[in-house]
Amino acid sequence: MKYHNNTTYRHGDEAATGVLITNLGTPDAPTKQALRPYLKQFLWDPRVVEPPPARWLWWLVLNGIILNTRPAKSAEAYEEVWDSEGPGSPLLNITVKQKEAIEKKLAPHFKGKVVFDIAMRYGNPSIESALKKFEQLGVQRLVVMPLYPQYAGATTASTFDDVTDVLRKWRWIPELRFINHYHRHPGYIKALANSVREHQAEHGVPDLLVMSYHGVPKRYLTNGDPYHCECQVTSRLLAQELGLEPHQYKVTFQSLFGKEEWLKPYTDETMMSLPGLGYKHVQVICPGFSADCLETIEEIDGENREYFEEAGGEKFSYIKALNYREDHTDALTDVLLQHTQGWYERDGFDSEADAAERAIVKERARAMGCPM
Ligand SMILES: C=CC1=C(C)c2cc3[nH]c(cc4nc(cc5[nH]c(cc1n2)c(C)c5CCC(=O)O)C(CCC(=O)O)=C4C)c(C)c3C=C
Ligand SMILES: [Fe+2]
Ligand SMILES: [Fe+2]
Repeated sequence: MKYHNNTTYRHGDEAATGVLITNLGTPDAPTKQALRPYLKQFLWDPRVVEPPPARWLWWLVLNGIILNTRPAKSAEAYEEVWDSEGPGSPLLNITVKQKEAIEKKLAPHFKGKVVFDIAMRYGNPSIESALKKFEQLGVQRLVVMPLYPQYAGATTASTFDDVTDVLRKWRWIPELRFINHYHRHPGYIKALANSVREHQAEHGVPDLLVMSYHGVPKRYLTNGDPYHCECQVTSRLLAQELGLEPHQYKVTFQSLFGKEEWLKPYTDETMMSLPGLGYKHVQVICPGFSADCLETIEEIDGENREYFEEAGGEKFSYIKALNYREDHTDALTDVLLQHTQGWYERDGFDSEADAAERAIVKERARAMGCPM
């Protein structure tokens, strides 16, 4: 392999810290044409679809069936949630705002140079393009924060794969810190609880609070993925913070894909059954989604609302994702502060003595005939 040279580096450059905030990704437009490459990249990721029994079989199903039917259906759903502002994808628009808020709060803690960017695991802006920019800005310390509160191989580890696939081709890799999860961070739990209280001040207290998380195949849990457990932990802490008894809330899993069994209970089946069990007023919160997106706006507030109402439910409301709420970006900033310890307040770091050292290094490199 030919390692990638850093052509913008100059001996004696000040080292920068890079903060990369990522999320899942989104198509470039709500069209069949844009959905196809996005879904292809997403569903061909072996972290997302761990195919039984063979990868070539999944290739045939994906390219022969799914990519010929799903893009049109998904495009219709995206069309419903697409914003008129910014790039249009709610997930991307919100991620940009989250980054701006975090940058404002975190940057003042750093004595040296610190740069911020966002990237999406699938589609654009890609992780590779963000890392390239960071390289040109002299990033030698990198913290990656996927905005998934709960760790899952399909999301968190997939992001790790992409980041390290890019970095492993670099000659000079940055010092890397990777945030695996923050599912029990007190600030995150408090922000969730605040959002519930504020919602209930306006919409009343329901018979049941449903906490719906994106599902994964049950097989991933039995193979050792901690996602299910972390969803349970977040839910229990949120219930505790709100003072809820076990009969006042329920944890469910949404967004099934494919034919095998996924984590249960399913959100849609739950919604269809609740009115018959006497729950006429429900509220749904999706603590695993740090930003509102197709899966919350269309699937929960749209589809699942319908299931509940058609089954005889009387009052349904969706409690928005934490998005760029102040208490949320405070919590995320705190998570980043914990993970960048030693990087922002180091004595003598990037100081005058350090600058003098760098000048000497530069002179020695020049003497060796290095043009950089
Ligand atoms: C928050 C955690 C998520 C997990 C865990 C997750 C697992 C997972 N997802 C799919 C398949 C699809 N997911 C899709 C959309 C989507 N998924 C997440 C988050 C998680 N997925 C988000 C935030 C979004 C929305 C993106 C947006 O632009 O708004 C889609 C695409 C939409 C569609 O066609 O329905 C698919 C497909 C699998 C198979 C999986 C675990 C194995
Ligand atoms: Fe998903
Ligand atoms: Fe969905």
